[in-house]
Amino acid sequence: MKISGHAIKYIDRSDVRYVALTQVHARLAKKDSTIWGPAAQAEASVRLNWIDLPESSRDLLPALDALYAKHRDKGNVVLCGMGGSSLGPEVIAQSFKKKLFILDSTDPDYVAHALKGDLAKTVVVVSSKSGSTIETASQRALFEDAFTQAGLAPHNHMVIVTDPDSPLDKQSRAAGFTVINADPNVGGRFSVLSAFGLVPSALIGVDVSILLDNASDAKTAFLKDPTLVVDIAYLLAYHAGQYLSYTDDGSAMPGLSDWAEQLVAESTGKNQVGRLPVVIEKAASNPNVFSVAYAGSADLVVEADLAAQFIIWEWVTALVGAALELDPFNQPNVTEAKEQTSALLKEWGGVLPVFTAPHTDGAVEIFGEGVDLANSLKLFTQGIHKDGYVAIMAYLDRKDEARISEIRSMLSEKIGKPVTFGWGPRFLHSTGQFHKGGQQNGSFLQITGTPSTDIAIPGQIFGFKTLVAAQALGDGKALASRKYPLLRFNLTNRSAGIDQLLDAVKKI
Ligand SMILES: O=P(O)(O)OC[C@H]1O[C@H](O)[C@H](O)[C@@H](O)[C@@H]1O
Repeated sequence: MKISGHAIKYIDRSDVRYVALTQVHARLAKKDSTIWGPAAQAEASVRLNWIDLPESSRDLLPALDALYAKHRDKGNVVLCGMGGSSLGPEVIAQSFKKKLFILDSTDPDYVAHALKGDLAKTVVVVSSKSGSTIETASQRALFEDAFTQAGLAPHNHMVIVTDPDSPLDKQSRAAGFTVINADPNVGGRFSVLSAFGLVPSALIGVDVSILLDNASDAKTAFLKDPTLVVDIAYLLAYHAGQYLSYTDDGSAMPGLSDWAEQLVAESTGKNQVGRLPVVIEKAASNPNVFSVAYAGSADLVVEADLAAQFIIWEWVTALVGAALELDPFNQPNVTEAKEQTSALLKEWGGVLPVFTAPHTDGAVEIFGEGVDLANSLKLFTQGIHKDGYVAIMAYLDRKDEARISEIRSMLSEKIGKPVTFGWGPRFLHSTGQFHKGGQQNGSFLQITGTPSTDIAIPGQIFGFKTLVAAQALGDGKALASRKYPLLRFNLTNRSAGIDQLLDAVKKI
């Protein structure tokens, strides 16, 4: 592991704050749960086992070998899970160039892709620490039903990863499913080296023992030489401002920045003092944003292999939490959007209401200010806080409609401000916490779209089309309650709407 970059010169190891971070590092090595203050202690005391995972997860290896042997004839592996239960496996699969379909959405058009494979050759991993996440529960119900309809026994095709005694654990064990429990004293975003990261990885044929060895070696290295991690934490806490750009560019670890985004945004995005990762496609030099990369040139370049990156960033995040005097292990504002979604689902009684937009421009319905797309974007961009950012949240199909993500760099270039892009509802389990709990200077652009299909959720009165709409509008309500600038474009024809939107941003 090696650290370099333009900002290294700002590290002052004689600074009292650096010395204090070094002391926190030593306490972290002893799993001291008092580091983050009395209010955080109860949670921290049941959240620090990620420190041991590079070694303790070795106990899982025989079970993982058996699982791989049992399912090796099934070439199609699907992972249902949100946030910490899927971002880790996604980067592992992409870095090792293995096929893994990540179902982390409720958009019916995207969900439909997951069902396209040959079910007889499919194994589905259902991962949820809490066992009560609505997206994952809905996806699980869908697959259980699909296997049954296809004349296949669901328990031969589904593997459950969850905490011991979660509702999912109890239900699945009772129904005869294979359940692998994760260590309950590890939080979701710190869980990549636990069963959550390792079960799907093993099923797609990754040698997970190498991941654990690499993480363990990195940990040994920074325990011996604390500057390796304290330098990074010092820069993030005391040199960088609110925004950190992260890029995978040049690193051969595609998806690592999305994983880090959840870790950093959800851990620090509270008390209005957090650090917001802005995941960018290519290394860029914006003097106003502290840049992080894993190769090439940036303010901070952290060169290390994938599993080393995991433990390094987890460690650094825990240190930054101490420096910013916040609890890095909770996510107090994530539940707000969930509650608003549940309330809407109840209110709608299973039927998605028809919403009439005040103005429509071609395939784009405008829910917010503005009489047409150009006017609406103009008013929206005028309202951005001078030190603020824009969060674009697209509740669309991230496989077939990926080109909408180009809007991020286009808008950022036009307005000269940080712009984040998140797929809904997946970002709700990542930057969603920051939007509500971090610095109060965000402007929010939601993009929803009429799906080409609806898919029923077995056991529910609503389908995926209604669920994804309730998630978008529920989060919208949580944002609106804070009086943040909020605009929603609904694409009545997704393809035409995306063209129109990209075109309109080009013309700003
Ligand atoms: O694994 P689960 O319990 O289903 O949770 C999935 C995600 O849900 C919540 O939104 C948390 O804020 C995330 O940190 C977590 O990763």
